[in-house]
Amino acid sequence: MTLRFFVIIGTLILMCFVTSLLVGYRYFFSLPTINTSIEDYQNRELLSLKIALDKEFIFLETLNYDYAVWDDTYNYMADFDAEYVDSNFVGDTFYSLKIDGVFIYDVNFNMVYGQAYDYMKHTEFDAPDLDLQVNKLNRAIIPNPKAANDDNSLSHSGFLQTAGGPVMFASHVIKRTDKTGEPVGSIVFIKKVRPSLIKSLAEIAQVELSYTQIAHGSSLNDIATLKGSLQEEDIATQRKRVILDVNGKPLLALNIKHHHQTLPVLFDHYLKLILLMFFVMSLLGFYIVNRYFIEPLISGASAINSMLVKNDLQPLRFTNQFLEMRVLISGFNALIKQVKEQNSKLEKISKIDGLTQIYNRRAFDEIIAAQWEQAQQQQNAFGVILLDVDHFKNYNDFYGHQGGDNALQLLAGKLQKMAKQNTGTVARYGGEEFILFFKELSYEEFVNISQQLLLAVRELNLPHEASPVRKYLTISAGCVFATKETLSGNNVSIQSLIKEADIMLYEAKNSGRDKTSIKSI
Ligand SMILES: Nc1nc2c(ncn2[C@@H]2O[C@H](COP(=O)(O)OP(=O)(O)OP(=O)(O)O)[C@@H](O)[C@H]2O)c(=O)[nH]1
Repeated sequence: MTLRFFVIIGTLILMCFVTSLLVGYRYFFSLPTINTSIEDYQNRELLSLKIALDKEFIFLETLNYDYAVWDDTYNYMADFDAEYVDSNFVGDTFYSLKIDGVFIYDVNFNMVYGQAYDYMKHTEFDAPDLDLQVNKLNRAIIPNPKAANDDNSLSHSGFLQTAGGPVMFASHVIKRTDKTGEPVGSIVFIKKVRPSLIKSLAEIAQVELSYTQIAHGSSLNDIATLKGSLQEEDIATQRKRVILDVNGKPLLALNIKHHHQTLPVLFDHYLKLILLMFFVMSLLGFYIVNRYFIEPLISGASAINSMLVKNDLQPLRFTNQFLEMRVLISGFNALIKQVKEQNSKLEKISKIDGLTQIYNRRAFDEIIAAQWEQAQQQQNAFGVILLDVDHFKNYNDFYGHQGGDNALQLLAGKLQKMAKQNTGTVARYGGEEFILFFKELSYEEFVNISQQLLLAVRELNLPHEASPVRKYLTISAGCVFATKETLSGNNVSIQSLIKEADIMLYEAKNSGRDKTSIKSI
């Protein structure tokens, strides 16, 4: 798994986690709390509406009661004295009481007096629905005087559908002021349901309210009747309530617009804003991590990888703002420097002969192979000299191994100097054998070099008492010169050239030592 992939997955997991946390909090805690408070508020609105309507009825009932429990009204039922109605139910009476009609019935539902008067318009109107002999169903508007035993059953109120529109009514059994006497009938007050009534209800309940009359005979079972609370229903911006008439038939449909005209949703503006901010922050966070941590690490890793592929250790070149990253980079670069130094030491050790401090056999093989190839390509002449110290076993035996080592060191130093002077290369070929090669030279120059080598060793004048050849250290050398033509012919190898040099060395040894044997091929 890459670091970037890990960070992307981590960021996505974090985003999902925080989103679920916020949405979960909203769904399980915040939203139910808000919904409950709105539900409470809407319950209170419905309760206020109900109380306001009940108050209207209480007012009507109180007025009605005053007239029902009055000796004058009671006496009227006995003598039907017209003066009673002429003096008590004039236009001003309706206007001051704010009622739209008075109806008096005997115990047999015969209307003994009836007056429908629109107190707002100051006009009389017909109210045939109040004729209880014709509209027997409407008899429900008055209490049954015969069954009236307690105060509650002596009065009645509610709504009634009439040809002129819905009305509120209040009725009461007629009694004397001291509440004595046989039941003689009932008195009914009506009041029209007007827009002004609905407006005053709306003001008290602090809702917007409108109403529609329901056609006679329509049934609206799916609409709840007006009560003081929600009825197993959800909160809403508006709802309907139906008002029933005295016979339980739907009369009015109230359209209630609640105070809360927007309901809380799961993803409201705040939640969306918070989530958006969080997503932006997460992306920003990812950008920063990617830009300042992941990208430097990736470029560092790819630089290291490329070094490994090319086998070329180099210090990291990029910089970083953060201290830890800078410490890491500078630490790596210091390590690379150390490794390079050690590598170069190791390379030197692996190529240099420990005793003589000139190239060893392994290094020489590499160098001569490369130089040979170059000489072949450039068609240069190439000369190889293989030399061996004469009777070195005797030297060791005479001067000791340490003395032998010293002699080999001095000899190597001399050979090194000679090689450098003639732009050649020298190496310890093994034991007391050395090898040299030269290129871009003539045969004559090569012969000259081989002779100078012999002389130079003699001039070292290292005593060799045990040598049967001379009293000083001498060498024998096998020299082979490959001409340009030979190299361009491409039919001779460096191995064969060295082998030829070895044969020449053998020849020099056999012909008395302290000699060079030269051959040109
Ligand atoms: N002191 C010392 N001696 C070495 C070293 N390497 C090889 N020798 C000795 O060199 C000697 C080579 O002996 P031989 O191969 O018999 O040859 P030689 O005695 O030189 O006789 P010719 O080559 O025939 O003249 C051996 O005694 C080796 O021990 C070295 O590093 N130091």
